[in-house]
Amino acid sequence: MSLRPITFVTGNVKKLEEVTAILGSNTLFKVVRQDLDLPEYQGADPDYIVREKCLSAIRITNGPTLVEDTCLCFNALKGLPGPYVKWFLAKIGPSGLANLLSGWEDKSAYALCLFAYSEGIDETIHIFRGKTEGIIVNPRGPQDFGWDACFQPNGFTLTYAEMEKDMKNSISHRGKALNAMKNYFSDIHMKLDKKDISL
Ligand SMILES: O=c1nc[nH]c2c1ncn2[C@H]1C[C@H](O)[C@@H](COP(=O)(O)OP(=O)(O)OP(=O)(O)O)O1
Ligand SMILES: [Mg+2]
Repeated sequence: MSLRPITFVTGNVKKLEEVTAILGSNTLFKVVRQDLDLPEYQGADPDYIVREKCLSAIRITNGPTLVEDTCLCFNALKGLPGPYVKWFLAKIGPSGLANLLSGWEDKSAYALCLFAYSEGIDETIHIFRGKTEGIIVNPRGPQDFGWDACFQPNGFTLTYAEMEKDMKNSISHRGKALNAMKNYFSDIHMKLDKKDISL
């Protein structure tokens, strides 16, 4: 069965590295990247943001399209910075993010990842979610990917940045969301196999 390519639209090379590593050589679909800076939609609802992101990507790709949006939410701040973490990070970096919680005892946080996939304009948008809980710490480890250095997932003494990549991917918000997506595609393939037709 030949694999239909899905265009993953992202301006973030590090995301792409993880998506490629997590999906590995799966036989369900092939992801190709389009490097585009999509608009950063605003609002408290991550579903709304990723849907809008998907719609604006599809207008450009005109075919099966995947986008992803990631939030980092602090419980003490009622979920902020959430989808705005990109701008916080750009201005104050991982150490600034940790400092935001200096006045709070509650350092708990969660990383939330939403992928949105659609076959094309006017087709259903499917959303796949992954969430990993943890705490915000003073940065430890390489600072080459976003806020990895200040997020320590629950059950670990290492930050995302200090972990081996495989370890992060096996427990991360992104890994969980992509597992949900793999399950969706493997269900579709099973149904298609039964009907003896191929994509
Ligand atoms: O696993 C991660 N570990 C650490 N940092 C991360 C992770 N995943 C996203 N990030 C950063 C990138 C950006 O500063 C913000 C999310 O914003 P977000 O709009 O989803 O990403 P982006 O603009 O870099 O790429 P895109 O073109 O796919 O929208 O958190
Ligand atoms: Mg973005």
